[in-house]
Amino acid sequence: MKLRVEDMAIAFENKKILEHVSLQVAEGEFVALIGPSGCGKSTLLNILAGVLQAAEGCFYVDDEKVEGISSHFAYMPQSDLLLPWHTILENVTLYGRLHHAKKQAQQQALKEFATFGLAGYEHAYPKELSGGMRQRAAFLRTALCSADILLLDEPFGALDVITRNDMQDWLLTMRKELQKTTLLVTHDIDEALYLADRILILGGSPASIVKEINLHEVVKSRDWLFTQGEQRKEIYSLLRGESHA
Ligand SMILES: Nc1ncnc2c1ncn2[C@@H]1O[C@H](COP(=O)(O)OP(=O)(O)OP(=O)(O)O)[C@@H](O)[C@H]1O
Repeated sequence: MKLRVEDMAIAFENKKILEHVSLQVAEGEFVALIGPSGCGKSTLLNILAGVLQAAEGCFYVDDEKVEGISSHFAYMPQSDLLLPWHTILENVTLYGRLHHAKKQAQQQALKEFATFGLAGYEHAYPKELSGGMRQRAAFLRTALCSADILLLDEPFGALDVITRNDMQDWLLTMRKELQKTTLLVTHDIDEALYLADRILILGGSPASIVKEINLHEVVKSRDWLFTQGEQRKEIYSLLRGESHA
């Protein structure tokens, strides 16, 4: 297994948020984590990224225990965290530049600017871009990072529905090229169904994984998504805490 989380728990101010959270993600697998607002999805990503420490449990990458910040993870938190004093090109190539591969990082990034709707903004500064464009730039920076596991927290949250769908389509086609193991946090049931090989539903209080939906064999398309009424209904009722079927 690429990533294995075992029996993780965390509390804030004596209130348990996550308890008995165990999950596994295989090499190259795309897993969506969905759950009601405030249940602890970002907290789980923060623990994996080394920003927070779990009170109980541990996690492993390639069967090696990970503690603190590790180079295995590229994390895209909800806030875009672009550096305001750097241009967009400098921001998206930040990791490449840190690893002294500036030229290669720039060539790779420039190829993707049009796909990300950022062409012409290579030398602009973050404050000159819309919120959606900044989010796309932050996503490009994460995707270009050499880490082997992407942690994406609502990467398309601030985008309008058309741009969001375009980015989802792009991500679906890019998955093979990216070759990254991915854990995506989303509120959007359709986004989870469309993008993920597997959906994990986080629920209860304190929260744990209450359901897993396997979509490995499915050939995804927007038409397929439109036919997923029953699946969508089941996930929706789980998110409302109506059943743990
Ligand atoms: N550093 C912190 N100190 C205290 N409480 C925190 C901290 N971080 C998160 N919390 C609380 O823990 C709970 C889970 O927060 P978290 O952001 O992980 O939820 P979430 O499922 O990602 O929510 P959303 O879907 O709204 O982004 C919330 O009640 C939040 O207020």
